[in-house]
Amino acid sequence: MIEVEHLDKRYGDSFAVQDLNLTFPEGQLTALLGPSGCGKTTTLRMINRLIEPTGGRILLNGQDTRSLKPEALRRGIGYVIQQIGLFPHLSVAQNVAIVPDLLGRDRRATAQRVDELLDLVGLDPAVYREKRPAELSGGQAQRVGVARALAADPPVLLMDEPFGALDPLARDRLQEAFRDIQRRLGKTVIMVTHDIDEALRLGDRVALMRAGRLEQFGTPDDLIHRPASDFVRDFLGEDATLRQLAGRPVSAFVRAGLPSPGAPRVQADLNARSALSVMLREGHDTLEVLRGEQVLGHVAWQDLRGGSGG
Ligand SMILES: Nc1ncnc2c1ncn2[C@@H]1O[C@H](COP(=O)(O)OP(=O)(O)OP(=O)(O)O)[C@@H](O)[C@H]1O
Repeated sequence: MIEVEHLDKRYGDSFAVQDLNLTFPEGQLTALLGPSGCGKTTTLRMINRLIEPTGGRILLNGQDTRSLKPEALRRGIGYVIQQIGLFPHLSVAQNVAIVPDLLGRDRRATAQRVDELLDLVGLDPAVYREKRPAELSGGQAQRVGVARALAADPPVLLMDEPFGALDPLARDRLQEAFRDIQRRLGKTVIMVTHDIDEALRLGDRVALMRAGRLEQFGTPDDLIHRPASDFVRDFLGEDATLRQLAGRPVSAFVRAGLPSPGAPRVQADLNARSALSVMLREGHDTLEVLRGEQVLGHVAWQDLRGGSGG
């Protein structure tokens, strides 16, 4: 469990984070959400002491993090950032194994764990183990980054916009895969995002920040249905329909029959909001929806904009 008490970070006269009080529950994913510059990244980086607080304290399982050596602290806390910084001259397997190797873990056990982790993030070890980072797509590299962060088996994982650089389809898939992994492994995850849908979809809890302070902390349901302030309502409520679409598969909107000629094809489990993005990007007002190879039917723009979906 991570507890943040009266946490401040001041730069000159201005506060990047001000009197933040928050408990990140164990084994859950908490999304740190808020507009640009509200202090999300600063908060995250104070937890692993990449940034030292000006005031207040952070407790990791009851222990003040200032009493731990930063290096020792960071070994127990995985860290995933958008530009994941894989070492270009090392293979995928070597990149994933960096921390276990550093810790002097048994080589054979590590090799086996690397394969398990690659499998877990959806990369076939036989295919990807020996590849170099330059041979990977952005999404694959992000997956390797997640596997690397999990390799040392840290109980806590800090993630800063980990899926930010991906296109909507790859992002959806990796988000789902990650959510699954997090639930299965029971990691405590703190994820910075400015993407409302990502926070609502992945977060067990959402901490919404504004100008360095905590505006609301609660479940996604709390924030949507019981907003603590007008700011929360406005921040989440710009387009309730889109928000709702993000949580539903496009298959919920399928009609029988043919789409317009040349319509892009999407898989049934794609979320409806991403389906809408595909329409916008490709300039089509219908999509053909498939499950595997099987055509289920089509969805039309008006159906998605209605947002009700059965
Ligand atoms: N090294 C620094 N020196 C001075 N001001 C800083 C420094 N780092 C951050 N800040 C300021 O602190 C505030 C919070 O920054 P932070 O990076 O935590 O925001 P954020 O919520 O993560 O934003 P974004 O979503 O844009 O990444 C911002 O106003 C920023 O300008």
